[in-house]
Amino acid sequence: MSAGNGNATNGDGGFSFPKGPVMPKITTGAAKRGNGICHDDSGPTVNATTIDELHSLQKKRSAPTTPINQGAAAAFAAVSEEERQKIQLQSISASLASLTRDSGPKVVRGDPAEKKTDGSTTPAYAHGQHHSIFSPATGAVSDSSLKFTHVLYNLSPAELYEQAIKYEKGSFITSNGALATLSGAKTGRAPRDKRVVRDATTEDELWWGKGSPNIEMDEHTFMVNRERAVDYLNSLEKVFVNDQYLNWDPENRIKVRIVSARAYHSLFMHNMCIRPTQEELESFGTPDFTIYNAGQFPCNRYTHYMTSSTSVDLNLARREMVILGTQYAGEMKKGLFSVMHYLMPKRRILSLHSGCNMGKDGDVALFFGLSGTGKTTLSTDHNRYLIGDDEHCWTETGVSNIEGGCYAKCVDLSKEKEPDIWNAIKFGTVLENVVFDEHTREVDYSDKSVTENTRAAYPIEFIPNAKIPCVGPHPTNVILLACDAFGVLPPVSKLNLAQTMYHFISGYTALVAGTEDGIKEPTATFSACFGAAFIMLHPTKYAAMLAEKMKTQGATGWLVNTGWSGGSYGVGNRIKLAYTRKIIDAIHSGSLLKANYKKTEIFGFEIPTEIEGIPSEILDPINAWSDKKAHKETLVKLGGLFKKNFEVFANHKIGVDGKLTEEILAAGPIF
Ligand SMILES: Nc1ncnc2c1ncn2[C@@H]1O[C@H](COP(=O)(O)OP(=O)(O)OP(=O)(O)O)[C@@H](O)[C@H]1O
Ligand SMILES: O=C([O-])CC(=O)C(=O)O
Ligand SMILES: [Ca+2]
Ligand SMILES: [Mn+2]
Repeated sequence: MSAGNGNATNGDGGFSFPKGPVMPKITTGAAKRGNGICHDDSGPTVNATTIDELHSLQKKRSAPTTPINQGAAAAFAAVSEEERQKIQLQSISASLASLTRDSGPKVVRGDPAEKKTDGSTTPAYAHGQHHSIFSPATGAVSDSSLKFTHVLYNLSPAELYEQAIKYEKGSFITSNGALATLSGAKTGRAPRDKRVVRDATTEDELWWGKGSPNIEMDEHTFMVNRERAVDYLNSLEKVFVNDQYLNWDPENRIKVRIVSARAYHSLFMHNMCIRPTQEELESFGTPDFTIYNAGQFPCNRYTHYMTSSTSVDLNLARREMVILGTQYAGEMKKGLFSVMHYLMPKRRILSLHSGCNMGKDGDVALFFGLSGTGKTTLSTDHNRYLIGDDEHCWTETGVSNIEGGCYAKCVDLSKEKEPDIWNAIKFGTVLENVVFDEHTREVDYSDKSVTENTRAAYPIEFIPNAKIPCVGPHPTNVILLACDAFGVLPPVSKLNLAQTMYHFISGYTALVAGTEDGIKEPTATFSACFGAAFIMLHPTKYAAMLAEKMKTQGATGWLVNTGWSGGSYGVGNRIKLAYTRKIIDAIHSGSLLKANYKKTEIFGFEIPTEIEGIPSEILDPINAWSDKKAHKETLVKLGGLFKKNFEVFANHKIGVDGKLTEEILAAGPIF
């Protein structure tokens, strides 16, 4: 109809409508065609006779697979699409098979709720063909073997959104397009519930005992928990399966499979691991490592070694991880990181809990630091290429990111201070445990009602200057980040190699304890290699590799305090992010290396006297403290905590060079 139709000249009672947007008009008899039936002739009609038929027109089949007529793909030409899917289902079925019964559920592809046009629902494999069903069952029939478990295999973000929103409480689309999810009772990792199988091999290879994150369990107990997880997953109508990669270095890439019960977990891993191309997926084969995430289901406390209802279990020999009793998604990402901390050093590759970026001229910087110290914030830099924000490898040829995504803290996130992270929160991003307006769905990043550890997980391509593939040459700068809530570490210090090793092994940060009334004292945390929760070997093994690499490459070490200045927490303030960025810029550009330096008392740091754009008085913490006596006392106190923490490393030799060991021991605080 023409735009002039909806006005007051149409004999409708003399109402006059304001000019502007035209009101939609209900068609009346005046628009009748010859047959007397009311028509809206604004467009052609659809080619369907029923609503189901109409719905079926909406979805066209996915572009299937590899172009069959090309080089390497020729080998697969012999395998039909049907055959290929059958092999894939067999592989998934093998993953899901019970190891104690010789029958399990029939594994079938597709959403059980998806009705075919004929109205049937089971089996819901793409075309409902029976031959696509694979069952490992050959022997006795059990109830479990009679049922179907539907596999939702490598779903797209859009499909996972729908699954989450339809079936998982607490899933919503926020106004920026992200998927808000709840992780349940656990909103952070549970390191005290992590167990590693101690067998004849790991007994000798891994770091056990005091200070080690590897709390032992035996093989049998692992199998009890594995069976518990597999039975739980098999009892469900459907499970999600992700087949993906870790590590952008093609020679050291690992194939991982994640079996989970929640769309949230599947989307999280879709974002965080490297996404295979359709072609890669076709030849994926058997995974190198499998996670069974049955996080909604608790472990059984009567089981040996279990001290709570949560258990995160790693079995390196079986190349499997089992998660019971926690839905916090970071557990999967960091569990795989632990695996890399075992596998990579065997290949003489150093695994690092660090962010990494690269300048236009190819200069690479690593950012080490414990949780919340700024790895993600500072590696995400609009003037540099992002290689990765959290987990890397350093090989003979350079660095590679282990992951395919970033996991940013979003408490108090602001568009002004962290624009790239802000803009990465859009369709496809998982937002964990954030609070939003019930109506507008606008996220309030300052609201910590659910947890302070709110997170956004997004694919690395969501950062505009991501370096794809995520690899780079050898690092020039190694930046150690500490959020010092005592406020006595200088905003930046230049470190010699021995000092870098001392601080790398110490792995210091200080956060402010809880939110309980009255507790305002900072607490020091020491976590070897800035990631003791994830390392598998003794810290000195990683430290020796880092020392060797930094020495060979002539990389410079820096210690950057992203925490307090002008006094401890409660008196001073957190160093402005803008200042920290200026410091980091000066490191990258090489200008800081040429600055004038002076040496500090006690820690013996080399600190610059001036940096452009930063008030000089904050560069030496003593100047920023009004209470000089309190400053000295706090400095001595922190020095003492460092010394005490380092005692356990005093008897360990670092690398082959006895001299370096002595230098490292001498590189700590002296008073
Ligand atoms: N001066 C500063 N430097 C760096 N970060 C700061 C500074 N002041 C405040 N922040 C805030 O501190 C937080 C740093 O968190 P970030 O996500 O970078 O931690 P992370 O080291 O990546 O930890 P994780 O390993 O847990 O992911 C951000 O919320 C950031 O906005
Ligand atoms: O693993 C997590 O939950 C978040 C993280 O990056 C860390 O704690 O280092
Ligand atoms: Ca991070
Ligand atoms: Mn981390």
